[in-house]
Amino acid sequence: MSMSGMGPAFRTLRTDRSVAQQRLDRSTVRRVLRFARPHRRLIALFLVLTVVDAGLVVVNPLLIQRIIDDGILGGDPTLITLLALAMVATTLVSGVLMVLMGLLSSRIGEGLIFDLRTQVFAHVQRQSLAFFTRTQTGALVSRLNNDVIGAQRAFTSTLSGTVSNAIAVVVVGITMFALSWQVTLLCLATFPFLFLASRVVGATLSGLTRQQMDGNADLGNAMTERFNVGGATLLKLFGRREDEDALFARKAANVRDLGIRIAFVTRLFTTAMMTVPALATALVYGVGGHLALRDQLTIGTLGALATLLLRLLGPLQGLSNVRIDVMTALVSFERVFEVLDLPSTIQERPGARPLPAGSASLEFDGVGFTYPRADEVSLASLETVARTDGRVNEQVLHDVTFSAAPGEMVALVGPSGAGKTTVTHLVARLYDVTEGVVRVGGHDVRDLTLQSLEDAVGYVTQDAHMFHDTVRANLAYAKPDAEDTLVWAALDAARIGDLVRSLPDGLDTVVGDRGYRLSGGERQRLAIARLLLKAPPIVVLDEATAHLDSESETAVQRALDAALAGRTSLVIAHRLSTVRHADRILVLDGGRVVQSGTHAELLAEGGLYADLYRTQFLDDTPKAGAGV
Ligand SMILES: Nc1ncnc2c1ncn2[C@@H]1O[C@H](COP(=O)(O)OP(=O)(O)OP(=O)(O)O)[C@@H](O)[C@H]1O
Repeated sequence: MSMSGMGPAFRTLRTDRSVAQQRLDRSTVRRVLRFARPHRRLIALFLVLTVVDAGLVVVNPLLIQRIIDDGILGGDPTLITLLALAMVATTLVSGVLMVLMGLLSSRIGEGLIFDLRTQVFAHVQRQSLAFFTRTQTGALVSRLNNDVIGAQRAFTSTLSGTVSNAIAVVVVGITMFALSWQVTLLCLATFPFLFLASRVVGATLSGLTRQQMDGNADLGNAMTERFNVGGATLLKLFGRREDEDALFARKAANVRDLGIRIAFVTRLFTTAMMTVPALATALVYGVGGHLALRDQLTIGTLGALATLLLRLLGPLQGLSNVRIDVMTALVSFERVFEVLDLPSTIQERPGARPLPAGSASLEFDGVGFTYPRADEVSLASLETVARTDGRVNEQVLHDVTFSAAPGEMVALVGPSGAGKTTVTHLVARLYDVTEGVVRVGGHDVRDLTLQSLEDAVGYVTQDAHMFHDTVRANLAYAKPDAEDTLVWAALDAARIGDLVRSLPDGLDTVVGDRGYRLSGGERQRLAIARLLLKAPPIVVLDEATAHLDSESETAVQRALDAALAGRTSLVIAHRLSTVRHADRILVLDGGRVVQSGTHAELLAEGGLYADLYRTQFLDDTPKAGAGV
């Protein structure tokens, strides 16, 4: 091979050292061991079998020695048969051990995958909403899949590799030494080169592997983002196919190049691994042959030495790979731990109390809010640009104060970007206030258990999400034990019962992104039905801005009336009928409450509300009228 062809790999050896030489700290190792603890019985059994198996390695070569020296050269046919049968027995026992060890190692490995996966899933689920607004779904899914499996694979191969190989090397080494120390020393002298090579290659490969994992996650992300309905639509509407092709090709090329570099380094290494032992074999026969000629070695011993040397190869190769395996495993474990270590910004206080059941008031008291910085809620490596910025966001809400007694409706109005959605996010602690207090039922929401708060507050957003599942399953998400009669009652109250009845599969119709295409109004009514099943004392609602035909408008309005009846509600209002019915209207501008009062009071007062009324609500009159 020409030097130019080897260029990239040698550059790799130099440039990636900095990445690869990042020491993997002991605490990671200790943590990995903690993960292994629940499986310690299986691991112990596995290790015992490994020791026995490793010990068996030298039996057959020693039997060969006896067959040649005592059986063939000693002219004893019975001994030859007996020793050959003993060899068969050893091989069979070793085979059974292999099967058992394979079974055990898969049980340990799969158990470990299960533990890691379920822990990461549970942890990620409990992250704040802010985490999900920053994180790339693809990158996260890749952590749950690839890294967890990488960690497991390397863990089990390391476990079996290190222990059985180390024992085999020691047992075979000692036996060879006992047979002929001269030949053994000569052979061993060639091996340090292998360890040196594995050190360098191990470090290089771990750096490259890490980069490749990131590259693969990046590819996955690009696809997840573009191959969902929203992304694909955008791509088509803007005619960006060529640019997208180029962007994807760039990312794929990065993965390709890394793959080539990894394959090249690995191949260099395996070639070295094959060459050195072949040289050692030549030494055994060369030097051993001369010793045999001088009667310092029997022919049987020479045969045994040559066989033992071959038995040394596998374990030695394995031991050199152990470093790579361990590095890969630890990198994977580190990446998984990184996610597990990310604290959720929304946590339940120790001693948090459940909110008593029944109707509840809602109160904002001097609330100020700034969206958390990226580095507070996310991991750089899970974002597209692998760098979270530490920039402080601007304060979005300033001194927001209002209250809604049980059963009252507060309407939020204001220009786009005024902070209406942000206010609604603070009710059920999707985010925590940075100043002031939000109270539900008179309690600071941060003093309540998360479960009771989530049970008490129901949300209906404009783009109400449905899982790709049946209507029944989507509704049961609010109340898992709901019987069909209850589900139908909710659907009817939300004015969507007739539509569901008309579907061929009724409650079993699959909805969601890839299911039956619901219109915006239908989706919102289904979400209202889900809310009715949940029956929370507080409702937070973002009215649809999309103009619905008057029939749907009436249906949605009736559904909303049902949803809001007797409940404390906070509504981002887009309809005249809503603001007219509201007990209080808050006019937000630039994150501040600039006006508050009833519709009549605010109209009389003039100012921003009167402007909004003219521009936003007045042209809505005929349709809103239909809903009142
Ligand atoms: N996750 C976020 N991180 C940082 N800033 C945000 C985030 N979400 C919203 N903002 C900012 O907060 C401000 C208020 O946004 P919000 O969505 O509450 O306004 P809105 O009144 O609901 O607007 P619209 O009527 O257009 O929905 C905006 O300036 C917006 O850029």
